[in-house]
Amino acid sequence: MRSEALPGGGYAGRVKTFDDLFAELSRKAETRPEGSGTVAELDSGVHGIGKKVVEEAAEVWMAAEYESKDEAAEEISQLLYHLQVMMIAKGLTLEDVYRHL
Ligand SMILES: N=c1c2ncn([C@@H]3O[C@H](COP(=O)(O)OP(=O)(O)OP(=O)(O)O)[C@@H](O)[C@H]3O)c2ncn1[C@@H]1O[C@H](COP(=O)(O)O)[C@@H](O)[C@H]1O
Repeated sequence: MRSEALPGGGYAGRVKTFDDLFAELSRKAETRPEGSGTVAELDSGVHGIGKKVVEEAAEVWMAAEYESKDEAAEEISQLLYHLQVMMIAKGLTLEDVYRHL
């Protein structure tokens, strides 16, 4: 979820949304392009992905306690990424999750 932040707030170009990222990661899982971190993480299995989720969740907590809002936002974006990788590994769709919200 990277896009260029502008000085007065806002972003250059269209911001990638949660749904955009999920579509991108789903394509990567299907086409398995070389050098994709997502493919490597999927290959580590639910156990490996679970460790990344827990690690990133702790980083979110620490950033929220001790770092800037922007650093906390970055850690949150990384946690969302790893959660999406877990969803794909488990064959879950966005709708499967959204219906619990
Ligand atoms: N949004 C993300 C994203 N967020 C987090 N991460 C990965 O999650 C890890 C978190 O970074 P940290 O610095 O916290 O962890 P680290 O301990 O330094 O990293 P590791 O040594 O564990 O790899 C890194 O490995 C990042 O590469 C992400 N990897 C990919 N994306 C996006 O996913 C899409 C597909 O990426 P690829 O599959 O790599 O092409 C692209 O749009 C990317 O921008």
